[in-house]
Amino acid sequence: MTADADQCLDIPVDSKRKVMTLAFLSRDDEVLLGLKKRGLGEGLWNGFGGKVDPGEDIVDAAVREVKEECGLSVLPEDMEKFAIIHFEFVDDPVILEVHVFRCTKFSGAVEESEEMSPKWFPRNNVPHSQMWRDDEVWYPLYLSGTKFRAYFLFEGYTTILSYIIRDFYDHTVILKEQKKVADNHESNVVSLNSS
Ligand SMILES: Nc1nc2c([nH]c(=O)n2[C@H]2C[C@H](O)[C@@H](COP(=O)(O)OP(=O)(O)OP(=O)(O)O)O2)c(=O)[nH]1
Repeated sequence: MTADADQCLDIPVDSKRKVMTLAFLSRDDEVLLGLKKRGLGEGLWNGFGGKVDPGEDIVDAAVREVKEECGLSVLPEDMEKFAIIHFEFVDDPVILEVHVFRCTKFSGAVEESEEMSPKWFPRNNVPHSQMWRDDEVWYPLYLSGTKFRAYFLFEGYTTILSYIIRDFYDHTVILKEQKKVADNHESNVVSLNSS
């Protein structure tokens, strides 16, 4: 596993990266979210996505996950990447690398799947109290069309210890917060303190 130039943060080459996709489909002033019925993020509203299979192209994985989870078809060229977010969890060596896409062109009919129960929400009024905690921090950037790279350090699945969000292209810091430092935690990601 290598940390390539596409990433914002200095993930050590020997860290365990799990690459995932997440896609937000929108029409007019609405965004399609799914209520996760099982697995990571169960009970939360989210975009559609999941693990990239070994050897699979990331965009192809994003297209596949959208189809599997909500029934809609998206062409690969209509998947617009707007963020790469790294998630680290205290006491877990695995770093999730989530490639986040927006799409406004898609076809087919919305269908419930075994994994997700889809529903359209007003883009400006999504249910943040029933979403991942970090989404509230970066969702305004999605709304404003700002592309970014981010790193979040979680303790458990609901407490954010620190985060940094950088411009996707020039890596300047857009938002940064260190709420508290876990006594015994040494982050695997070394660039949090350098801005
Ligand atoms: N919005 C948001 N999404 C997140 C966060 N953390 C996180 O893993 N996700 C996304 C990435 C993936 O799209 C999804 C988790 O994928 P998953 O474990 O269900 O993957 P999968 O569908 O391949 O799993 P499976 O069917 O093989 O069980 O949640 C987060 O903090 N915020």
